[in-house]
Amino acid sequence: MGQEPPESAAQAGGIRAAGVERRFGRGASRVHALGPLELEVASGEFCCVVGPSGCGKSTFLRIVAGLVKPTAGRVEVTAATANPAAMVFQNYGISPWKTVLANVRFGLDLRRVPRKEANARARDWLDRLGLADFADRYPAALSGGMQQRVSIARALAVEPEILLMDEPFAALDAQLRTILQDELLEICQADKRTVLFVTHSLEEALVLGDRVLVMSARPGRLIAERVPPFARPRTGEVRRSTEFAAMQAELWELLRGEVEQATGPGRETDPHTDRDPKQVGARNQDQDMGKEEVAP
Ligand SMILES: Nc1ncnc2c1ncn2[C@@H]1O[C@H](COP(=O)(O)OP(=O)(O)OP(=O)(O)O)[C@@H](O)[C@H]1O
Repeated sequence: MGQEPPESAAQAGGIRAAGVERRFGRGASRVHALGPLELEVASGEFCCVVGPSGCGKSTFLRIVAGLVKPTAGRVEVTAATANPAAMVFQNYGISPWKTVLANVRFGLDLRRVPRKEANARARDWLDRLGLADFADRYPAALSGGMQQRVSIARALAVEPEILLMDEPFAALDAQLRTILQDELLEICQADKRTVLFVTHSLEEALVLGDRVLVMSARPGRLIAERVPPFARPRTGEVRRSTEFAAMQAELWELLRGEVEQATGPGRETDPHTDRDPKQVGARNQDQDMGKEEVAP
């Protein structure tokens, strides 16, 4: 009846970025945010991206999601389904006026999945994320960790071939963060799914990733990659291994210079523009904002 068939996570999409660059603004306030960047993420791979603040990680993720256009280069997503990607944001991105169930069902409603099936799928994901008893509550009644679980359930309910996660646990305290990392590990190892995961946490990247990509200071380019030597399926126990600590230290050595370049006292330009911070004052948040950003 004109409805799309339910999408399946039986396959996972792939991502290929070639010569991707992004600049924002015009004239003196033009910012070269990203690239050129080359990257291939294989079907079913969990790829983590780390890099200093402002190096273009979120911009890259948003380009892959189709929310931002690259200034140069292209991103190809190979997928079997029509809407292969779903995104999870740091600030949860859920609607306060909708119940938890309606939030999780959101993507299914957009895809016109029949209500009965959509409710069943949403409840199934709520159950898997320990939120079964909260289906009829509103987000304001939930803790930050629970709200982020709702956001993850909402993304997973559409069974995306590709999951794009932008620092999803950054707003949570350390203990909760560890718990959600372990939950995500379990979920992603149970289903075949490609994940591109942006984080500031090297620990998070090493626990979760098949591959950890290191970006340079802005304009962000890939400067290194490491493959955590932990077999799948793995658990959070890998945090205790000596290899873990060694690779974390190695990655930090790779990153340290880039972080210092982005934020250190030697930096003579505003990390968000190419101008001298003494002359520009605070960043203009509206700069070029929204001009090319179109919701899918
Ligand atoms: N819409 C926009 N308009 C103008 N500048 C932007 C816009 N979006 C991002 N930028 C700039 O592009 C650069 C990269 O931003 P981005 O948010 O992608 O970095 P990031 O690596 O994700 O940073 P963080 O780790 O701090 O979240 C920054 O200098 C930022 O100020």
